Amino acid sequence: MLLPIIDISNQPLSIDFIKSLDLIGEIILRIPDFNNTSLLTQFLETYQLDKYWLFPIKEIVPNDIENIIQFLDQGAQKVVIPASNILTNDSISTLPADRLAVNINSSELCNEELSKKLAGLVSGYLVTDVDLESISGKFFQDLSNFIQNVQKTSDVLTKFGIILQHEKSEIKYSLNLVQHLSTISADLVVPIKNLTLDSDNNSLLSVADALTCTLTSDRPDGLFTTIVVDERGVALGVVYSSTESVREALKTRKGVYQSRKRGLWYKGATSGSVQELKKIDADCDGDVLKFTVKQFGTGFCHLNTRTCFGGSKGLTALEETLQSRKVSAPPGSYTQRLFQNPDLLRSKIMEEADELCSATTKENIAWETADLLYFALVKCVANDVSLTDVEAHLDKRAKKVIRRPGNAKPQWDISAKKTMEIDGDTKDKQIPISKSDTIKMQKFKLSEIDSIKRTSLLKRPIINSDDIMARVRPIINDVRNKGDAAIIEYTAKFDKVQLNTPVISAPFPPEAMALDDVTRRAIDQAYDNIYKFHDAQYDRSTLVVETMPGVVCSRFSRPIERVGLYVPGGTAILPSTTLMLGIPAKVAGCKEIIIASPPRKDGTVVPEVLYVAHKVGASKVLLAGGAQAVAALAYGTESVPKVDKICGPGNQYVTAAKMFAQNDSSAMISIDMPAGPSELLVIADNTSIPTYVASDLLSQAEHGTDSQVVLIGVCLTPEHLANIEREIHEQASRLPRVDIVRESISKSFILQVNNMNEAMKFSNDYSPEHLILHIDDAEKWVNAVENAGSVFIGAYSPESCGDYASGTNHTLPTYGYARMYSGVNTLTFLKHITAQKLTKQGLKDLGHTVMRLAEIEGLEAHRNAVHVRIRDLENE
Ligand SMILES: NC(=O)c1ccc[n+]([C@@H]2O[C@H](COP(=O)([O-])OP(=O)(O)OC[C@H]3O[C@@H](n4cnc5c(N)ncnc54)[C@H](O)[C@@H]3O)[C@@H](O)[C@H]2O)c1
Ligand SMILES: N[C@H](CO)Cc1c[nH]c[nH+]1
Repeated sequence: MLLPIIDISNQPLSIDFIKSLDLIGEIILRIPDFNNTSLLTQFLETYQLDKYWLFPIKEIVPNDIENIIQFLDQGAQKVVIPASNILTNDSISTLPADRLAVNINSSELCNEELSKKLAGLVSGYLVTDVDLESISGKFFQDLSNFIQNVQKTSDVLTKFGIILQHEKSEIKYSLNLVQHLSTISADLVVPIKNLTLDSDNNSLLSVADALTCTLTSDRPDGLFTTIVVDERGVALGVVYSSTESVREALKTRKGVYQSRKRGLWYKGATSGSVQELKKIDADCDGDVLKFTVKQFGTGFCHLNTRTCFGGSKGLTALEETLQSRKVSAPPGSYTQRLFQNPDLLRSKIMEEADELCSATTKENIAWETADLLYFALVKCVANDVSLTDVEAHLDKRAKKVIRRPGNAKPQWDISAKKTMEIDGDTKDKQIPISKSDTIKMQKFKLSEIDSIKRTSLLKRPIINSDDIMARVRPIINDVRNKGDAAIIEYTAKFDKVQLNTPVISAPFPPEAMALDDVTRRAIDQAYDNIYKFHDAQYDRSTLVVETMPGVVCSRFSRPIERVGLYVPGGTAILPSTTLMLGIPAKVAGCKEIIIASPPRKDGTVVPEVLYVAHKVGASKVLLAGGAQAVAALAYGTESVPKVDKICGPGNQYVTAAKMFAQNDSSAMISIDMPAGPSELLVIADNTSIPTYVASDLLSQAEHGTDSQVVLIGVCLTPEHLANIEREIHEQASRLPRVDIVRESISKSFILQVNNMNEAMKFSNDYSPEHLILHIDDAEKWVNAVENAGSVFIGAYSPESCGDYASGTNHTLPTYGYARMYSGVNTLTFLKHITAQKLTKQGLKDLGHTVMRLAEIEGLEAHRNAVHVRIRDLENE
C-alpha cells in the first residue's frame, strides 16, 4: 500500500485532504528536528491526525530524548531514527520497539550484522534512497530477503516503507509500483503533493486506487467484501466496495459502498442513517476491507436495528439505554434521578467502588464491576461523554511510554489511612472508626479551604428520597385500602408488636399515665413554660385597617380543626416532643388532637406521652409509627379520624410519608415542614468554657448516627481548641450512647475562622437547626443571625433547655430549611382569614380602579359586579 509523507514546513495544507489521508492508515510527518518543536505542536493541533510517524531531517542529539518521549506519550505512532542513533543511545534503545522505526540506506539491506543488531529494537524500516530503476532488479530481491529475515526474527509487527530518491526530479509514482512492492509487504512512501483523491491520472496517484490495487477480490463481480464496524469495533453489517466507492468514501469521509443492484450507495442518503467514516483497513491477506464508522440515525440495518445482527448488548446497549433516558425517561426512572442528583451519583460511584474492593468471589466481582460500570457510565452520559471517548483515552494511554508509579493518593492509601490524623480533606470520606480511636471531629481552617470545600461543608448527608418514597408508597396504599388491619400488620412487621386495636381514645385510663412525682413535676414545669411562651405568640385580636375611607380590611385567625401530631419513638421515647406539638395545638384551640407514636414492646403507650396527651386534650393516641401512622392520619381509617394537618419530626419514612400526603390532593392535608436528623452549630471564642462547648455538641450528636454538629472556632488558641477536643473525647467516652456519638462526631467538623463576621456568615449559609453562641457579648451577635431554627445565647443557655423546658419549641427545620421555614409554633396550628367591608362611598371611590384593572385582564364579569352597583349608586 502507500504511506503518505508530509513535509510539515510546507504549510498550509488542505485540512480536508489530510483528514482523508488519515483514514487509510499511517502518515509520515517529515519534521526539521526535535529541538524546536513548536511547528510540530501547531501542526498536530491543526490536523489532529490519528496515526502518524515522526521523521526528523536532522540526526538525534541527546537533548532530544525528552521531546521524543513527550511526542510518543502524546500519541505519535513511531519515531524514525537513524540506525546509528538507536544503537549508540541507551535512552533510545530502551524505548518500546513498537514505537521506533529506523531509516537505512538501500546498501544497508545486506548488512546482516546491522539487521541482527536492530532485530527486536524497531517495528519500522524506511529505506530512504531507492532508485526507481532498481526496484525490479537486485534491490528488489535484497529488499524481499531483508523483509523476510526481519519477519522471521522479530516478534513485533513491522512495516517497511520505500522512499524514492529525491534527487530525481521526475519521480513517477504508479499503481504498478505500489502493487509490486505490496507483493513483498513493502509500502511506497509518497509525498502528498503526488497524491489525489480523484481517479488516477498521469501525474498524480489516486489514494483509493492505491488502496484497492493491493487487494484481491474473491468475487466474480470484482467487488471487495467490506465489513462495517462502529467506533468500538462492533460489527454493524457486511457490504461491498469498489475502487469507485472507496474513492467516494475517502472524498466525502462518509460511508459510501457499492450496491450489487444499484451501483454507488451513499449510506443513509434516503433513510438519514448516515455514517461518518473513521478508518479504512484491509485485512491481513488483502481480500476484505473494514470500514470503521460513526453511525447516525436509527442504525445500520434496513430493519432499523443498530446492526444487521440484531440489537446491541453489553456496554453498548447500556450506553444506548442511558442516552435515551437522558432524552426522555419513564416516570420514576432511577437513571433520571441520578442525572438530576450529582451528589447521589457521586455517592453511588464511591459505594460501588468500595463494594468492588470488598468482593472476593468471581461472581461477586463481576456483579460489583457491573454496578460500578453502570454508575460510571451514567456520569459519562450525563456529561455527553461516550464509550468511544473513554476508549480513545485508554488507547492513548496505551501509547504512553512513561508509566506512572500508580501509587494511591493519600486519602485512598489504606496503609496511610490507619495513621491519618483527621485534620485534612476527609469530611465526605468514610474513615474506619474503631472503638479505640479518639472521638474527634474533623478540622478545617476557613482561610485554607477553597469555595468548593466550603460548599461541601455546608451540605448535609444525602437523603435518598426516591428510594424511601418507593418503600413508603405501598405502605400508604395498604393503609388506604385496608385501614386498621394494615396498621396492625405494619406495626407487627416494623415495631415487632402485635396489637389488637391500634387506637386508645380519651379519657385515657389513669393507670396508663401514672407517673412518679418528680417526673410529673418536671413535665408540669416544662408544660407551663412552653404553654406560656406559645400562648404569648397568639394574638387573638382581629387586625383591622381602613385602607381608604370606607374601605375596611381585617384579618382574624381560626384554629385548624383536626391535627395529627407525630411523636417519634424509634430509638428514644420523646414525651418532650408531645409537649412541643401538643401545647401549641391546644393554645391555638384545635378541636381534635390525635397523637401518633410507635408503641412500646408490650404494646402500650409510654406513660409520659399519654400523660402529656391527656394534658393537651388529645382525643386519641394512635399506637403506630412510620409511614403507616402518617397514612392513617392523612386518609383516616375505621378508628383514626382523618386530620387536616400533620406535624412533628420523625425518621426518613415519616418525613417521606408526610411529603407524599401533602402532595396528594385527594388527602387534602398540609404539614408543618420537612424535619430530619438533629443538628447543632456552636460558635465559640476563647472566652468559651471547653466543658460546656463539648457538652452541647455531644447533646445533639447523641440523637442519631446521622446527626451533625459543627463547631466554629473564632480565633481559638491551639490550647483552647485542644481543651475542647479533649473534653469531647472524655465526655463522649462516658456516655451510654457512645457508639452513636462516635459515628456522628466522625461526620462532624470544626471550622476555624479569623473573626465573628466570618463565623456568622458561615452559620447563616449553613442555616442550622440550633445555633449556640458561646462568645463574648453573645447577645450583640443575635442581630447578625439571618438563618437558624432556634438560637441559644451565652454560656448558660444549653440547647437541652430548649429541647425540654424553657418554653421555646424543639420541633425545628433541619437540613438548611431554616432558610425558609420557621419551627413549630402556635401559628402552625392556626390559619388566618381576611375580611373586608366597603361603604357605598368606599365602593364609589374604589370602583373605577377595580373596573379598569378587570378590563385590563379581560374579566368582564368582575368589572360588571362593580359596575351594576356603581350604576345604582349614581342613580340614587
Ligand atoms: N427536628 C426535630 O425537631 C426532631 C425532634 C426529635 C427527633 N428528631 C429526629 O426524629 C427522628 C426519629 O427517628 P426514629 O427512627 O427514632 O423514630 P420514628 O418514630 O420517626 O420512626 C420509627 C418508625 O419507623 C418505621 N420504620 C422503621 N424501619 C422501617 C422500614 N425499614 N421501612 C418502613 N418503615 C420503617 C417504623 O414504623 C417505626 O415505627 C430522628 O432522626 C431524630 O433526630 C427530630
Ligand atoms: N433536639 C431535638 C430536636 O432536634 C429534640 C429533642 C427531643 N429530646 C431531646 N431533644
